[in-house]
Amino acid sequence: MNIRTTKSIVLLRKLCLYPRALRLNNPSVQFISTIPKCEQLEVVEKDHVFNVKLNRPESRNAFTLQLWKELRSVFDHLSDYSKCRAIVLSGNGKSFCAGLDLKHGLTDIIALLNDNEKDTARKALELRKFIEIAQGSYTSIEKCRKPVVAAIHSYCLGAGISLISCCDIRYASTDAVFSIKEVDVGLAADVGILQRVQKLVGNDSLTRELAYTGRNIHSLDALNYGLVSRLFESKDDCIHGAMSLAQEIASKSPVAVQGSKMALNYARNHSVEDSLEWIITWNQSQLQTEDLIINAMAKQAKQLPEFKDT
Ligand SMILES: CC/C=C\C=C\CC(=O)SCCNC(=O)CCNC(=O)[C@H](O)C(C)(C)COP(=O)(O)OP(=O)(O)OC[C@H]1O[C@@H](n2cnc3c(N)ncnc32)[C@H](O)[C@@H]1OP(=O)(O)O
Repeated sequence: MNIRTTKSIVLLRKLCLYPRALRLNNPSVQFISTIPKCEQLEVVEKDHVFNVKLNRPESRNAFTLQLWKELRSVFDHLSDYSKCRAIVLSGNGKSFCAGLDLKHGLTDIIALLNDNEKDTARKALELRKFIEIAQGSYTSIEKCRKPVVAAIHSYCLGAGISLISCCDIRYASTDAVFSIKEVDVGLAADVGILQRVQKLVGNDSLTRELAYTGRNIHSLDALNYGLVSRLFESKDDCIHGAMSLAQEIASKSPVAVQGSKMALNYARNHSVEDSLEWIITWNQSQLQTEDLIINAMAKQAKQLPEFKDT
């Protein structure tokens, strides 16, 4: 064993023995606690719950390339950040999300299509990268290990529906209006609505009707359709309701909650047989958690259980 390897082992041992609080203050591992810097998102924390807010109110939170990239970096971070146990996704300003930014988003695409330096194949590859970034951004919400509750108010259009389709739970205020609007812009939706929505709501016929017409769906219809699971009188009530739900989720065993999300995600796209096999493999390790004992002891003592972060 050379000197460098010995040094690395000593360093590793020190890191493992280091108290966690100290590790968080150590600049070399500080990334664990730092939310990525964002201009088009605002992120606030309260008691293990993170509220991620779309923050382009002057454009009704329409999506730009930058917003897609910021969303991805925040959700990738929160997925791994042990202090985070549940997330609320909401929108600042008058509307939750007006879909693709028709000024900046579209002008970028049009500039690319008009670029005479590039042949058709190269333009297609550039467009492919663009769509992949948008898809990957939303998929990071679905893959995030922590449950995400969307709190939707006013307009939620086009890419906004792709966004909420990746969330675990959707709440809305009674003023909410939804539309699979892509058909009115002249494109087949490509960032998740058509792949996810009918699986969420279990109504293929109505999904097709809405996708082919771009018709508005008002909050009560969205509730009946199964797109949202609860309605609130106002935006503030909706965010409050979503935060309370997230806080309730955050009080449960993180091992149990995260395992449940992973299992439900897997089951949506696999057979019952495969999914049962999957949960055996998952739980053969996760059933060894101390959270089972903590829960049982708290019940016996008639106290609320307190769980460690994951
Ligand atoms: C690779 C492709 C990936 C994804 C593709 C997704 C496709 C889609 O998302 S399709 C949906 C596209 N979105 C729309 O068609 C919505 C357009 N906006 C509206 O219809 C309305 O603005 C509204 C959302 C119904 C809100 O109305 P209101 O509250 O009355 O506000 P306005 O005065 O209309 O708007 C205020 C301000 O915001 C700007 N804005 C609104 N939406 C967008 C948008 N999608 N893109 C860019 N900017 C938007 C609007 O222009 C106003 O700006 P001012 O500078 O103040 O004029």
